[in-house]
Amino acid sequence: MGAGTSLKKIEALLLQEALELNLSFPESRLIRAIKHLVKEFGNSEDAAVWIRQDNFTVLVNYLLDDMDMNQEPLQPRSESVQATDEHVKKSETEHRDQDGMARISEKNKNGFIPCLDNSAVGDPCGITHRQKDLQQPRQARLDRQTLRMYYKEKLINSVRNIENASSCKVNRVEDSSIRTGHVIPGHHVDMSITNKEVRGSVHQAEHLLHTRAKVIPVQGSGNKLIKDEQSISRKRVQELIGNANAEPEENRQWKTRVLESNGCKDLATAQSGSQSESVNLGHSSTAGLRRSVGNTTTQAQLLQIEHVVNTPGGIKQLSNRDCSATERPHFPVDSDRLNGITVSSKITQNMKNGMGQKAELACTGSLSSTDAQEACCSNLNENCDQKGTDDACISYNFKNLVLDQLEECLKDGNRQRALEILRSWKAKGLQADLNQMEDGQLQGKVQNMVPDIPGRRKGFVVSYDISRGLEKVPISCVNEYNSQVLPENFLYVTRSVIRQAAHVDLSFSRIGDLHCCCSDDCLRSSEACKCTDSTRGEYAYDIDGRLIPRLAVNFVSGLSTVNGDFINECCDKCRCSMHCGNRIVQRGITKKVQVFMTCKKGWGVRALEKIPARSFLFEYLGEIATNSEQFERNLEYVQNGVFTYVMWLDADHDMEKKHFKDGLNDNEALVLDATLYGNVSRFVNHRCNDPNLLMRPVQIETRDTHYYHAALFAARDIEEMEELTWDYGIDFDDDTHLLKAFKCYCKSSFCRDKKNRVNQAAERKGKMTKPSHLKH
Ligand SMILES: C[S@@+](CC[C@H](N)C(=O)[O-])C[C@H]1O[C@@H](n2cnc3c(N)ncnc32)[C@H](O)[C@@H]1O
Repeated sequence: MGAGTSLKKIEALLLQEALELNLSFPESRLIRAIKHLVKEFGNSEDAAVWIRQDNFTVLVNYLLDDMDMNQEPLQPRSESVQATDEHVKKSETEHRDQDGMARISEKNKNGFIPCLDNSAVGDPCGITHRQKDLQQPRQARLDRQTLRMYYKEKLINSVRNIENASSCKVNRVEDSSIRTGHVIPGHHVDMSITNKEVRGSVHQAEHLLHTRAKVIPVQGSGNKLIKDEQSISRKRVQELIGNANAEPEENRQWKTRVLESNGCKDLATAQSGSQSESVNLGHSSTAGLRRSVGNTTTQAQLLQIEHVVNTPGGIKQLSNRDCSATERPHFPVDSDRLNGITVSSKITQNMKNGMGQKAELACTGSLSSTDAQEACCSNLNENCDQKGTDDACISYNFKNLVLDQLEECLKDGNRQRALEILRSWKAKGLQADLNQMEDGQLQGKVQNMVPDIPGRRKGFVVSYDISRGLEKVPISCVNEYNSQVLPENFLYVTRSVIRQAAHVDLSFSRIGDLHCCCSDDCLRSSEACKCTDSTRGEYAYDIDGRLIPRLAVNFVSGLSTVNGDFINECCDKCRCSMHCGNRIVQRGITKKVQVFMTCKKGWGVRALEKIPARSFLFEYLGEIATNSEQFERNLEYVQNGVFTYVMWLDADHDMEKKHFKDGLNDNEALVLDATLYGNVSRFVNHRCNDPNLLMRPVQIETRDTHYYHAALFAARDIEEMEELTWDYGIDFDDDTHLLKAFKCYCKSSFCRDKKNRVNQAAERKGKMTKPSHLKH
């Protein structure tokens, strides 16, 4: 066997292993390591045997560990941090020499074993086993700093590749997104892949296909098309690797086009089946990257593939639309590509990589506030209340995650990986089970183990965007608690719906002369415009688009949550532009939030990013009805005994008194009912007195106080993963109300529900004490 061939074989093997572990990373470092390894063993067969065993995992863990532990925000390339292959080589040599440990040049069978920090990798087994097997183990200490810079460089380049891509928009690229080959849903990305990275590209391609994107390599690979999820088997990837390797070096340039889930594409000019159309598959239409497809069949194939996306409901035909920044994905995408990477998905990701420590960090270390820690804990763990302490809660979560991982491995028949997980997690409470499991009857044992945990977490993604693309940011919905999905009779809307008798006049005629004459942005004009009349001559929002502090006060005096000044936003009749700083609520949702299943309150909403105090979140939308109209409905709701989504607008007692001298009768007073029509706000749960959201009345189309937009703003800084709550203003002592108050589980120290106060005090005193590792 020629040296070249054997090397390729090892590389293929390596990639196959990587695929099995579902990992993606810049692999050239690994390839170099393998080259060293072949040198060490003197022949590729022995090297291959070595890789086949646990050592590959050890290498991967090392590399991932290095990348993950040193996560830093991606920065533009700086000359000082350029680490080239030469750097890495040099560094390795230096370190080996310094330590006097490994002499790679020696032709013996000692193998190339990177020195691993056992505590960081979490699985020392692989190393020790191999060390025993090899005659005389030696360790080569790699310079982590250099490696880190090297990988960072790689990531920055990948970002640049994506950003440089033709007319496509990439709104955010996480470093981990790149590592796992994931790009952002809702946009399409052209990725250019150099000849050097050709194997990596195939690898990445597989990941992208997993996330229901499609990849079409067009250069150097002729008509090799990866058609759909099914066809991209490992064998196929290997085949492609083989083909790529067989091609002359200069042809090894692939252009990979990723069509994201909404099928955005710049194929506007191409018609299926027609001849000689140009298909823009490159950075620019000029640099020879625009490929003319003369062959009808090939083009038809290309187009057909571009038009089709796999959805859970089957294959769907996509329209031939252009990609625009406002387009949202219509079809589900992979779970860890939800609005940013959530803490729980970070944990899952780390668990996948066998990085227990990192997973634990994601849960405990990355969240600073107690609320956020609690949120993370309770959101991930349905059983936390029963378990008693956060400690138990966390280990319970991890146990569940381990079991999830094991199940996955067993499903895939990846016994090797299952064993690995068990080994690396034996310190996390699986010791007893592990002792029984290493004897080969793994599958049955694991399955037996699963029911040992009552009601174990089975997280799943209910929807990747409950707004069906109507919102600017997708609103995902996850259930980590039970198997419930969203009610089918609820329709997501971005405007309230007016019911028959509710005479809400949204016409301009009633605005009178209250429109402004500012140009472009009112906030930047020298004088406050007419629209500030209702807010005492000052704009309600600051230059960052947040409520001014005076208006960001939570009015939960008595039972009215909406009080104080009405905010008048500029409207269509105003001269300013849509970018005007006095148009916040009308521009819609911009913050990333997620609907999730809580332990005891049904669905709730949580933040997926830090939200600064006074920022606008969303408005409460629903059917606008009169009090009389609503009465019948309320009777139904009472009968069904389900959640209620009714909010009183000017029917509110205090509002009535304040704005209408004679009060309003039931045929005039308005309510917002979000039972059948609503937006994400309908899932926001109640918290007595100290919620993190506050509501303000905002007028946009009409200055009539009869109807207003009930806008929710952050009452204080909100942490990532913290549940969003507002005070419904419920009087828990009022037994006369038709809609009976629910038993409150808000856990606020100021809970108004008497029944709960006693229990909660006891809970705070006893069970729910903070574990020491969470104390600052
Ligand atoms: C506007 S909905 C909120 C979303 C709701 N959890 C769901 O699953 O759709 C209001 C209902 O949620 C429940 N809820 C809200 N806050 C609660 C709390 N603090 N304690 C208990 N239940 C609550 C009550 O059943 C209430 O009627």
